[in-house]
Amino acid sequence: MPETLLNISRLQSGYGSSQILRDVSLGIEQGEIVCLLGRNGVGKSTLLKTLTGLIKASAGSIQLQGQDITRMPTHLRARAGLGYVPQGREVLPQFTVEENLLLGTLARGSNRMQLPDDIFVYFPMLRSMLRRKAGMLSGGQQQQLALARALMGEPRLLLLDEPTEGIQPSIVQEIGEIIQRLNREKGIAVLLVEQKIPFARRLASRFFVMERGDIAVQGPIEQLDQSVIASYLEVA
Ligand SMILES: Nc1ncnc2c1ncn2[C@@H]1O[C@H](COP(=O)(O)OP(=O)(O)OP(=O)(O)O)[C@@H](O)[C@H]1O
Repeated sequence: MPETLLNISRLQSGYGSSQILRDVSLGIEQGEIVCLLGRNGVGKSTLLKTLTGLIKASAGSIQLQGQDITRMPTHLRARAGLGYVPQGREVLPQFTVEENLLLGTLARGSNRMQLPDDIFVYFPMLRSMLRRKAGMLSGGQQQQLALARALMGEPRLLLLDEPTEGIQPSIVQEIGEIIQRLNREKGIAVLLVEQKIPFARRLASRFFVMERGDIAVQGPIEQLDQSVIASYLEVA
């Protein structure tokens, strides 16, 4: 039996008086890739932000590797094993690639700011770009940088918010392969928020669909069929 990595129970959160997550429960096992789908505005990004602590949960609980992190500050959640790549990547454009990566090491809470060698095994193109300003990189390169930066914290679970958004198809393929390798070779689990259904299908073994603040349907990826897509994902 795989061990549960993340357990979300009856989670609620929102912005001020506007409640977005109404009742979210889901579990992720060690080392699996799951995708979170849903139409625009149903609360997918809000869920990831609530998991990282950027938004406070108003009710419910989040357990990571058996530890209750519901009220933990963001930096301690990172240290507990959560890595996060926000929508739009959010690399620091005026900082170099190397500086962006080194900032990621802060998540580990160690004073040794040093890049691990194996980062270039997964992201070889970053090696020749270390001194370049992150803002000069293409969208696909920035996405790789954001992924690499999240890995600096040595996460057990990566939260990826639409990593393929605005990226050309050949690079989407490459990013998919990197995520798969990180999963296979390092055992990192992934919660992938995605609009591109073929991409989600290729990577994930299970899916969750959100609708108006809770999980409407879930199952093994084989069950993500046309009727689920028509009912919950296509724009009516
Ligand atoms: N900072 C904010 N303040 C107030 N409301 C917000 C804020 N951010 C998002 N919302 C609202 O919360 C709801 C859920 O947004 P969220 O970004 O979580 O959706 P999503 O499912 O990730 O959608 P998308 O696919 O468009 O990113 C939306 O109605 C949105 O307008």
